[in-house]
Amino acid sequence: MSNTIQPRLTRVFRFVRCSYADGVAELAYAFDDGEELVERIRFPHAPAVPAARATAFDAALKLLHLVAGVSYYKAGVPPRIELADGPLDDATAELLDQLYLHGLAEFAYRNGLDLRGRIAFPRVGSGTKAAGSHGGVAPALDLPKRTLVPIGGGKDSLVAVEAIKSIGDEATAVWVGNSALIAACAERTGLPTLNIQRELAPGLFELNRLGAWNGHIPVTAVNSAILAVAAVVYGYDSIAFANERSASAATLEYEGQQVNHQWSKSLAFETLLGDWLHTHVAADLDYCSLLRPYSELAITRAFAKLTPYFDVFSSCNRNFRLLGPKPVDRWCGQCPKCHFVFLALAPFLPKPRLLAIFGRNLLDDETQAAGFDALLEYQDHKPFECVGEGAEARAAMYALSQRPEWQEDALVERFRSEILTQLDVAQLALEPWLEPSPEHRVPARLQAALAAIG
Ligand SMILES: CC(=O)N[C@H]1[C@@H](OP(=O)(O)OP(=O)(O)OC[C@H]2O[C@@H](n3ccc(=O)[nH]c3=O)[C@H](O)[C@@H]2O)O[C@H](CO)[C@@H](O)[C@@H]1O[C@H](C)C(=O)N[C@@H](C)C(=O)N[C@@H](CCC(=O)O)C(=O)O
Ligand SMILES: Nc1ncnc2c1ncn2[C@@H]1O[C@H](COP(=O)(O)OP(=O)(O)OP(=O)(O)O)[C@@H](O)[C@H]1O
Repeated sequence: MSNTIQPRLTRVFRFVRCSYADGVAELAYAFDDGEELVERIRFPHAPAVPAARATAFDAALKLLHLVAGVSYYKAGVPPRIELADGPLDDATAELLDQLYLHGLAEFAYRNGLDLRGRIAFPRVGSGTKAAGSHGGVAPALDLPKRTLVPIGGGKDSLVAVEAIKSIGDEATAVWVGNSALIAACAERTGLPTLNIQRELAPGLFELNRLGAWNGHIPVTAVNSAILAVAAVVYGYDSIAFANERSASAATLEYEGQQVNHQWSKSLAFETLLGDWLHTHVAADLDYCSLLRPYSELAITRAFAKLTPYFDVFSSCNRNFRLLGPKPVDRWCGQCPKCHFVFLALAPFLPKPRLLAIFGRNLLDDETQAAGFDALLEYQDHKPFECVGEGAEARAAMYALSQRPEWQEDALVERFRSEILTQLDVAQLALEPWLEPSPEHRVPARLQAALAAIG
């Protein structure tokens, strides 16, 4: 990487090439005429791609190249995007335009940028068939009837795993990256495991040092695109994420634009990608979220029964940093995820059990008041993190405020005396949050698993 490049002054972001050999995908990008930034994804023990799946594989790999580019594009957000392979068909360009606009909305908001009108993937004329596009439904590949279940180290994916196990589906626990914590959770599931390695281009960190734009990226989209390639390579007909209903709710609205930290976990993204895979990769490759009908509270209620995972899981994202410090124990106890998971599990677990998981009582610590206020959307907006809606956090806090074992704790007592008086108690019931919604894209083969959650 040339050390003279000024990332924020670049004019063009180029998708240079992508290739695959011996289980390693190489995804290359560049700004202007600068050096290549090459990301590598390693698929362990990958079998040779059968000839019948070659076209599907090429389409999935090309999408991965386009999706993973978001980590690099964000460093400069130049006004032009160039594709080495020529323009995209409408559906692909639309998927990418939406992903870069909404998936980078938090990044843009926090950096004071407006990406509206700036992101335009080159596309062929409306209705025209681009090279490599089927223009309709992609052929079915007769993929084996088995499921890839991504594991993130937290409660959600473990609820999904147990639901899949309850219907006897053939499934593999899969994760991207080298987190030992996720590996321990995956082992504990008892399922076969698959660990895909992802190596960001080292040049990105140099660009960061040179003052590149930086911020949140839609990482679930990147993981999803990696798993679509994996499904074709290894032979799976379903990818079942564990993205909850609340992931579709915006974190905040700003100048008419919704900003959702979790956009690539939303139903909108799931629909775009699920449809795209059916039309461009394989009619029999399903991409869904098994937890889509459920609120965070319904999921924590289900997780509260999964005691074998209590000593291995963590939802604290500080564990998953590539660089920088990680918590000494599995829960930092300071971040919005720690706050939210503590609060959302509390109504469903005996108090000593919860305190044993976290090693402390976060609700009896006055220094954490601001963190819990943000979750409740009291004097602040919902944090930029994977946490439930303000209304469900308020319902959980209200439930605790009615229980003798919690009432005296500093932040519950503060809620009762300071915040509750400003709320309508009729809106604070826990039960409505435990009802599943009918909206989901779970394929027929896996629908019986939904019953195990609700
Ligand atoms: C672990 C984490 O939360 N990281 C976010 C954090 O990154 P930080 O700088 O503190 O450290 P690193 O994770 O070590 O990353 C170093 C730099 O690398 C770049 N980068 C990393 C991963 C990637 O996929 N692309 C990248 O470009 C980036 O320049 C980093 O500075 O803060 C960053 C800036 O806000 C975030 O981008 C990091 O988030 C990771 C991509 C990440 O994996 N985050 C997930 C835990 C996460 O946020 N999941 C969401 C899912 C939302 C979605 O729509 O997908 C969630 O759980 O809500
Ligand atoms: N490294 C990863 N590899 C593959 N999938 C991942 C990875 N990290 C997260 N995911 C998946 O992305 C989705 C969203 O992640 P999220 O962090 O919300 O879930 P979680 O870790 O299971 O639960 P929690 O909400 O408690 O953190 C889940 O389906 C999760 O399995």
